Amino acid sequence: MSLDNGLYAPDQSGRELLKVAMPKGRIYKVASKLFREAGVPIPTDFDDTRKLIIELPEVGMSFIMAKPVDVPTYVEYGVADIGIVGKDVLMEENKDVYELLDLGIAKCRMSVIGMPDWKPAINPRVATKYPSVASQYFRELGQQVEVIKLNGSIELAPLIGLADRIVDMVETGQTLRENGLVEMETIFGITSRLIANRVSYRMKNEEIQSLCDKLQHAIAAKASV
Ligand SMILES: Nc1ncnc2c1ncn2[C@@H]1O[C@H](COP(=O)(O)OP(=O)(O)OP(=O)(O)O)[C@@H](O)[C@H]1O
Ligand SMILES: O=P(O)(O)OC[C@H]1O[C@H](OP(=O)(O)OP(=O)(O)O)[C@H](O)[C@@H]1O
Repeated sequence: MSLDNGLYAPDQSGRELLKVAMPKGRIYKVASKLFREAGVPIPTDFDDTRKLIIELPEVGMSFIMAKPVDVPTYVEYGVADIGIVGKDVLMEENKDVYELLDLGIAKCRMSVIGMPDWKPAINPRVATKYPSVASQYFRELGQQVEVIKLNGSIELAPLIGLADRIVDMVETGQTLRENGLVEMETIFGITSRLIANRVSYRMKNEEIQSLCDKLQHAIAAKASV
């Protein structure tokens, strides 16, 4: 397949650009800041662009602006060498990729949530954007539940009687408070991770390792403030 879009163009020294799958939305805001702190100058005018492929030959990288949930797929198939993705998506998608680095950004947690007066139901139903994570969690507890996949506004489900509990992300807790819901259990903590395609990790090891080192320094510098 021949694609003349700059993704496969070489940098000044003739090397192919490192292809980075960058999630749009929430994570982009904090990830682009971290990259800048790590010495990868993503121009601020990219923050509002509708462009889907952004080349930065001066730093040897091109960015694929992706829907967050698609990042592991791009990386598994090697159309992106590396990517940034929340641990939530990584757990749900379960793709064959290397997890290289915890970037420590976009922190939140995956939790079981319900009404304050929740009681075990005969046929319990759990609504979530993360059916695989939720099914595994309840299976390991030995609890039989029906998992209902939704795509957003998950907190509605217990309010309108679709499900008696939900599995969803909690960050500040504001959505729960405003809807009279309570966090019943935390399943795992979430931060964004740097992931790599298995072949790219071998073939472009020097570039990937160099980026990891820079990011690690930026993360450590933040932690020491
Ligand atoms: N409060 C939060 N709610 C949801 N995700 C959060 C939160 N804080 C951090 N995150 C991280 O951000 C990612 C979601 O980002 P974002 O909301 O931009 O994507 P999205 O859910 O695909 O958005 P949408 O479907 O609304 O376009 C999650 O995968 C998670 O890792
Ligand atoms: O604890 P908080 O700070 O309130 O954040 C948690 C909320 O944020 C996310 O929703 P999002 O804004 O992504 O909208 P969505 O319902 O469309 O998924 C998540 O699904 C929770 O609803």
